[in-house]
Amino acid sequence: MSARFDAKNGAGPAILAEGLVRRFGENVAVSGVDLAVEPGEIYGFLGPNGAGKTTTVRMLVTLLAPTAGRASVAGRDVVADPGAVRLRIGVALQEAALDAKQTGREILRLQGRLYGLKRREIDRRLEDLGDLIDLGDALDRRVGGYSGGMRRRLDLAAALVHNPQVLFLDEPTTGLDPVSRAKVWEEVRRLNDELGVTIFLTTQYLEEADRLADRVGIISGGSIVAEGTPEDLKRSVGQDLVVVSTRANGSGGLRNGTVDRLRGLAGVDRVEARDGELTVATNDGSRIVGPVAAALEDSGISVERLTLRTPTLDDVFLEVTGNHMSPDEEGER
Ligand SMILES: Nc1ncnc2c1ncn2[C@@H]1O[C@H](COP(=O)(O)OP(=O)(O)OP(=O)(O)O)[C@@H](O)[C@H]1O
Repeated sequence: MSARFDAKNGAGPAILAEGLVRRFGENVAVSGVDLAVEPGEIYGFLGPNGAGKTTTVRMLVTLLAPTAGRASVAGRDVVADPGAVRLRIGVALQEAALDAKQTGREILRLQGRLYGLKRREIDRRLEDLGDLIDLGDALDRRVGGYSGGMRRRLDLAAALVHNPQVLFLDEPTTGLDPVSRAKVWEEVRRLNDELGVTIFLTTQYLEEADRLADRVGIISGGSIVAEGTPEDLKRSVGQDLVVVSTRANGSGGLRNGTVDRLRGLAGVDRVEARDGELTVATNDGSRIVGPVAAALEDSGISVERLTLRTPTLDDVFLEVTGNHMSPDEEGER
């Protein structure tokens, strides 16, 4: 047992997981996750579909028993003391189960009563959350007629009615239009800044993790493969990247000494070749672009596109897993 696990209530991390594992039959969905989220942090859990994000969250919010390992949230063990954990957390999962026949206000009041709040306290809280809910008159209409964005905002408000210490958001902006997405981001930041709520947020959007999270854990195949502040993670890949798409067929077509030649150029830190794409990491991109282009021409490599950019979290993902996070992310930003 770790010393951190014995931390008294209120001290220690807001979320702590040690060797958390969840199997479904033969399938290992989560294979040994360790993490510590400090009070007041926004922690971004970033990974592609099927990486194990939802399964991890379901264990942390006491909806699913771990196969092995342990976790505590707000100082309470999720297996030994699930009731105490539930009182202290708010949860907005991907599939919000909202009763279509109820109005938004009825749903929020019911939620408040489930947590033992008095009607007056609930109404005051709804007023505080007014900016977030931003539903206007629709708050008194049945949720059956709500748009996806409206449902998501209502669900977020429902997770906050009882003023939780730790808020879990599972892919809070998946499927939202850009305006609704920006609104959710703004609200998450405000909750964190003004109310000090610790936020654990899963996402498959690089930009979301980059812009919102104080710290990011990248999950792939059930385990965390990289963790740090977005800045540190990106800097670990390099200051600047020169990315070259070539007509060479597969990385085999790029061997012929090309990679070695690029590695030999002054100012080049690292060169990777994958599927006809070359990535050159350097501290001074503008100085290196010309020599890279010249070296490729000398090697008889036909260049389709050459881009100079700063690293993204997808470059971090590519570096640690060998794959892009999603094909759509290639070339994003
Ligand atoms: N109830 C279940 N029974 C069997 N396998 C499951 C179950 N829930 C999840 N899995 C499997 O566990 C793995 C991780 O799934 P999980 O939903 O945690 O990933 P995720 O990162 O949240 O992905 P998504 O973004 O699609 O929600 C997947 O291979 C998934 O098929």
